[in-house]
Amino acid sequence: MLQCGVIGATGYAGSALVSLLAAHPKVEITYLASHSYAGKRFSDIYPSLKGACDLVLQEEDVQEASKLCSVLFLALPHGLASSKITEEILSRCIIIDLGADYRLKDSSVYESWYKTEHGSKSLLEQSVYGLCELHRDAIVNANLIANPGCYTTCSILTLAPLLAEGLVDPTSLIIDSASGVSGAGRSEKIDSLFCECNESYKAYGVTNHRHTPEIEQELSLILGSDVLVQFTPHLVPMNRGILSTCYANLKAGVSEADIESAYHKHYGNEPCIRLMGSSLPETRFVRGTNICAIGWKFDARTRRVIAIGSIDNLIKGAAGQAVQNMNIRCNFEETLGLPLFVSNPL
Ligand SMILES: NC(=O)C1=CN([C@@H]2O[C@H](COP(=O)(O)OP(=O)(O)OC[C@H]3O[C@@H](n4cnc5c(N)ncnc54)[C@H](OP(=O)(O)O)[C@@H]3O)[C@@H](O)[C@H]2O)C=CC1
Ligand SMILES: CC(=O)N[C@@H](CCC(=O)OP(=O)(O)O)C(=O)O
Repeated sequence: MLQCGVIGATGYAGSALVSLLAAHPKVEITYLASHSYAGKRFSDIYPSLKGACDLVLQEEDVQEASKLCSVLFLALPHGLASSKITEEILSRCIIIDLGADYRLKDSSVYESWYKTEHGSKSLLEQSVYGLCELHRDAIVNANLIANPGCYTTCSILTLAPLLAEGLVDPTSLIIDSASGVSGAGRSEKIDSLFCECNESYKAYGVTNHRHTPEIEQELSLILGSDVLVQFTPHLVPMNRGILSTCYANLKAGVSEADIESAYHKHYGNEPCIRLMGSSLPETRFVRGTNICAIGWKFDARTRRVIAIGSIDNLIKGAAGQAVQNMNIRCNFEETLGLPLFVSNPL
């Protein structure tokens, strides 16, 4: 059995990860750490997982954890992981970081968007951006995997085939994304309180959301030159789920069939992508699953494609993708232990 640990196990992303790892047939959870609940059992904090994981939560000690685990997941607020990971830790343990610290390859871009210093710039060179469908070949050999953000996973996967096949004008990309409230994490935040977000829908982070440079980094790699996107996130009063609506101007001569064949060429064999064509995805279709569902419409009148992607922010957007990365890295079947269908279609 592969010995795994989670630091930040009591957060929304960490707890989703514990739930997946506890049911994974090749994994034994040997270490869980919490900032506020050390000494309590995990199932005291998440009683719904009583019997599935009753391990006692430890005071966080990444050095010690890396001696006990072959794979260590970090699910901490951004800025913390980069001050804790060292070459020495990476020499004995695979790190999968669910936060943002190792996602942006240029530390000055990280520091300007996150307004904090990066704690281990020298490790950025060896980190691999863990968007499984795009970087599988690099993930297989990586000891430091930067799990992507939730909005970014959904937006990049939705737009990638259109750019890769040169079907759209890369200066025309607009992404409107909406997330459930768990995307903001479990720590007390006024915007996440029931009375502040229920019965309401709002845009936030307009022109300055931290996922913008992450989306641009990856789409630029695909295109082979710099891409700028207009990314606007929105908060929806639901627990979980993301829907990204992506608009792009079509290049001259591009047909509806070209779009369809681009998606099938890139994703036809992807186990965690569900192509829906013109029957568009909804968040409830992917709730609890590691699937990114993608649909699209060709608008002949405006000469635009509107591509719509949906994921569960806590699964394909965080914990599920982290397990998918572990599966790839450890040569397990890629979807082992990952839900691919909703448990209740209603
Ligand atoms: N929520 C989501 O949909 C997604 C989240 N992520 C990323 O995953 C990471 C965790 O997010 P999420 O689970 O939402 O956040 P939460 O706020 O729900 O959880 C944060 C976790 O980090 C611990 N923690 C908080 N402050 C500190 C600290 N100063 N030192 C050590 N540990 C600390 C908390 O411990 P304790 O509970 O004991 O206080 C908790 O376990 C973030 O980087 C986030 O950006 C990525 C994709 C999606
Ligand atoms: C609804 C909500 O607040 N969502 C979070 C995104 C969560 C996430 O995936 O962000 P990182 O992993 O990059 O921190 C936000 O907008 O900050």
